[in-house]
Amino acid sequence: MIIYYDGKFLPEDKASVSVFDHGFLYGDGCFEGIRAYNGRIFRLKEHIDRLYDSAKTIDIKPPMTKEEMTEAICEVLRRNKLDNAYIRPIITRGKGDLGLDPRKCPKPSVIIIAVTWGAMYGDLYEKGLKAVTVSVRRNPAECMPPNVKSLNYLNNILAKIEANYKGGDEAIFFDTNGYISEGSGDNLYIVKNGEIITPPTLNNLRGVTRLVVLEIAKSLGITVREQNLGYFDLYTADELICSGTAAEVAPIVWVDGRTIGSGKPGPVFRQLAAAFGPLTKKEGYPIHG
Ligand SMILES: Cc1ncc(COP(=O)(O)O)c(CNc2cccc(C(=O)O)c2)c1O
Repeated sequence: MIIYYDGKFLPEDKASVSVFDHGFLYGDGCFEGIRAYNGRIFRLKEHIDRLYDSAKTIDIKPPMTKEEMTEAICEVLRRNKLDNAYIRPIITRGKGDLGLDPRKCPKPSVIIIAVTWGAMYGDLYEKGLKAVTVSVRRNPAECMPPNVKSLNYLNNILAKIEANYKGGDEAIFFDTNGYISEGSGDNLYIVKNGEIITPPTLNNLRGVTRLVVLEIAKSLGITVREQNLGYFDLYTADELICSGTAAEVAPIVWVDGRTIGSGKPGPVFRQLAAAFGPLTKKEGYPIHG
């Protein structure tokens, strides 16, 4: 596997990050998760825009322009001969001493990884996922904005650990106000009486896939509303759906012992999934120009 690291394309066994990199030492950095399908990178601009917004929020000045980042991502895919891939661009604060002061890091680092990654949830797209609500709350915007896709994923990992022990395929976060936030790695939607209702985006990551889901819903004539949601809405939903670049669009049919709707992937999920697949095949930034 060829990795991009600070301007060089290195074999993975040579692509070593310094132990003094603040991305490693403190989680001081940000990243993206992007998919390429059939030689095209899906919603690349949106992902790069969010990566640079995340960097700006934590006061990292990326050492390359968005155009250079775009080309570096394409070159990693070309050198790995990948037309279908999961791509992980990372910007860290860079090397410094052991103090956490960002001023100790003269230059941010950029790493770009690309791997093949198939359907994240395997046969669960047919069977439906089991989700559990977790006790840990999503980090609130006034502490660490969850809109920043930072290298600080311990909040998400704590949720995932709790879900693992509770036998859930995915965790459902609440925020500190008791409203539904999102999954550990995806955005959430309930379907009720034919409408899609999804949390507002102050207390979760503004998913690129979430925007695609809302676009598709609109094109299908399905009403979409943003609304704060709680346990009652979760358990009484006709359908529960989650979305993310890794997860794509997935149905949740069981939460905390409650069967959701019919207990099988519902009609709105099927309509969204049926439209999502073809969309990823026909649009996107061409890897080969
Ligand atoms: C917390 C969170 N919320 C929503 C999403 C979906 O965002 P996009 O639609 O832009 O991809 C994500 C992204 N999902 C994500 C990121 C990193 C790892 C994993 C994993 O499951 O291993 C998942 C995420 O990490």
